[in-house]
Amino acid sequence: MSPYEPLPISTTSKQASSESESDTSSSFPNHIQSLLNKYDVTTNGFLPDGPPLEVLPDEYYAPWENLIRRLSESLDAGTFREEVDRLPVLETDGRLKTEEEWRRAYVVLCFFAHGYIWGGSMPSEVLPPPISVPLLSVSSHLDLPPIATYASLNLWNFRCVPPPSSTTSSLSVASESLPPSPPLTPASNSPAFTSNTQPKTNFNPTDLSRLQTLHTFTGTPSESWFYLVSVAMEAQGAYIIPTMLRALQAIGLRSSDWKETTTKALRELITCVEAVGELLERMYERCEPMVFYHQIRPFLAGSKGMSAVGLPKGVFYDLGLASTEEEDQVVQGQRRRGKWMAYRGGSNGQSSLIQFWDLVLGVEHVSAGNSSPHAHSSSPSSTGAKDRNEKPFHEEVREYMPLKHRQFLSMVSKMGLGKGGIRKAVMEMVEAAQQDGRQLDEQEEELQVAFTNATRALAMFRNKHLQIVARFIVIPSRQPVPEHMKREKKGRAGEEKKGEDEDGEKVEKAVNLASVSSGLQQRKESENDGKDTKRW
Ligand code: HEM
Repeated sequence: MSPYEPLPISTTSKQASSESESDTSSSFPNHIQSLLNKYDVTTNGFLPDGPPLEVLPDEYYAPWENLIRRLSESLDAGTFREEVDRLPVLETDGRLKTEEEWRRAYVVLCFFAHGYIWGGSMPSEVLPPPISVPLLSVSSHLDLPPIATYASLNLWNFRCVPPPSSTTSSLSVASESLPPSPPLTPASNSPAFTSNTQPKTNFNPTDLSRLQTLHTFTGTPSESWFYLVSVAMEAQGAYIIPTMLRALQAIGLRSSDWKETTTKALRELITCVEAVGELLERMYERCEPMVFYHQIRPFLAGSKGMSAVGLPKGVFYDLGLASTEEEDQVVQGQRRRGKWMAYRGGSNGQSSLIQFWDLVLGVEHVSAGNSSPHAHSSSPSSTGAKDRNEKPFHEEVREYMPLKHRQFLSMVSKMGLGKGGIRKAVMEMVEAAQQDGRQLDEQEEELQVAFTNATRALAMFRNKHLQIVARFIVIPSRQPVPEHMKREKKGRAGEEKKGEDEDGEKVEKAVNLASVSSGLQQRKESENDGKDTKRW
């Protein structure tokens, strides 16, 4: 089924009532479950349903696995580029067997790519064949851009260690040194999923104390924590997905209990957003702002809009010496095959969960993205040039999400009454009452209040995020670089090349986008009477 294939929402009332009858059980309707399966939405939401592969099983990939294991050491020693240059150009087609293996290859190669581009005193504008050739193949297979994404850094880059009681003594020590686990949350208790694939034993990614990253650039606890907080957030948000789909479906079907179902779902959503927000705030526990700003963030940078640091055309994905006249380009004095490409860097803004919430509630990011004078984004392109028809931020970053998740969001945006999510249904309900010249009845009022509260919960979540942006980007950007973080000879590219103006502009852009996205503007207006649903 294509993502655009209509869902069974525009059914007849007969179908609708039989649907609502089947909803009386505590499990989700089969077709909601099959949709989740179809779009790779697991018991852990947009995370895989089991642990990501840690090593490619085929010995053939030992050169990659040996290097990725020593990534931060090699970057620190300033030898990473030489080591990559000595790697063989490994095949992917016919060698990588399962989707897990393709994903593992993508994770490894994205770390290699950013390590190579940014792991030197100057950025490298060329990605050599040992990275480019397999990376282009793997990203084409997965339909992801050949650059670090939320998928490579977060979704597929973690392991879950057993709980302390079942660990060996060394693991126990590691766990004990971690902060206490959050209380059990609905995600881990919910009977919501009836997936064919049961959660793997000991696999509970909501528990931050049991999560570890597979790879980091810097080897710092701050970098691990930065990725793992998102992993836990994604897992924590998982249980709400089928609940909200059911509400949208009830709306689309005009089922007799749609108001009640939607009210209940919204109340659960509020609890979920708050729980995920609590995890977000745990970022402060183990991620140090100065380490984030000066050591981690430079490695996450993309290749788009990077003229000031020496990447005016983005990065050249070098496929080897040119064999024919037509295919070649002169790069660094040699005729090479390949392509210049420019992409955004890795960002949690690529999270499908947060966009799912937006779509369900019908939150519109009216002025984010390209109407903003600070936005520099465009869709993934093969040049570093700015595109006049730039997409809004939230639309653009979807292209950096795994294909099925992208398709899932597209499908969700068509559920309910179509674009506008629950907001549209609530607005229509209010308008219908007005046209009838009557007050909302008790059930309708409950729905309206639940909706307003849910949008507030989401605005508060974004407010927390905005505070994080201030603490981790705005404040460090205005403070002197600590002596021990100043770049040594091997250094990291990018940081010192930026003029102050450019850095200021980037910060302003980030804050602007975050502010706009936070929905604060809308909230201010909607708080006029506390019941204005129009802005949402
Ligand atoms: C140190 C922690 C963090 C910092 C400094 C930070 C910074 C930023 C910045 C600068 C943006 C603007 C767009 C961009 O550059 O991509 C952004 C957007 C975004 N970030 Fe974060 N972020 C952090 C953690 C997180 C976490 C853990 C999540 C959870 C998934 C998250 C979710 C988002 C989302 C969804 C957006 C898109 C805008 C929106 O929809 O509100 N961020 N972040």
